[in-house]
Amino acid sequence: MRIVLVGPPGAGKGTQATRLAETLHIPHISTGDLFRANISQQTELGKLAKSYMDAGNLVPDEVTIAMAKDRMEQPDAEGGFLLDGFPRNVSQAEALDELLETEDMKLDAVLDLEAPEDEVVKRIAGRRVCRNDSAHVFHVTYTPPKKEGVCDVCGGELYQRDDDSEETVRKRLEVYHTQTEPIIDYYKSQGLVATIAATGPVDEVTRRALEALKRDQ
Ligand SMILES: Nc1ncnc2c1ncn2[C@@H]1O[C@H](COP(=O)(O)OP(=O)(O)O)[C@@H](O)[C@H]1O
Repeated sequence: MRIVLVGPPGAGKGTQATRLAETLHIPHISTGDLFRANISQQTELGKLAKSYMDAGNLVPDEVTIAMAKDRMEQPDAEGGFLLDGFPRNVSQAEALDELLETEDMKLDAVLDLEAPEDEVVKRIAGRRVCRNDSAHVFHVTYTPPKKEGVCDVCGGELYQRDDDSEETVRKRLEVYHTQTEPIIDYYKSQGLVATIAATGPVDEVTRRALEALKRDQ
């Protein structure tokens, strides 16, 4: 299956993507994680991406599309993939369509995770992520780790992402509304969108997403 996950920052894309990818046996491709890996390895791409990310803006299309394309062309993605954070505007969606067309492939579904704005701001403000693995995510009040600052899963150090400050979150939400939301209409016109309520227990959200994917088949 080839799936795209969209939704505002804090909707739980990363959490759900990890779970869905595992269940469906497809790689989870997160452009945010790919940029963060480049930042920690101090590559040229990482240096460029960081300045945009810290301000809550999108990294320019040219480098983002090239990076996503490169990842989708890896052998493990031949049979399908779950895209998390890509595409994030209409020109990226068009580039993805072109790429898929040249390979004679198409998307199976676009899952739109919906959560109220005040809820996503609260989730992000308290979010703490493990330095070893971005799939190990905690929240200082909702899902606190047993020991403050330490990952329950692997003992790694928990940190707050540079772009999770309240000011940057507001900017990311604005960018989401103006640049990313239009891709939902773009995909609606292709009949691909399933809207998933992203509130309530994490398991429940995963169940809703899997249900929606079954209906689409
Ligand atoms: N497809 C993309 N196009 C441009 N920038 C991106 C893209 N994916 C990720 N980024 C950059 O990485 C940042 C963090 O993205 P991500 O980890 O997906 O977090 P979230 O979905 O919580 O905002 C974005 O604010 C943006 O700067």
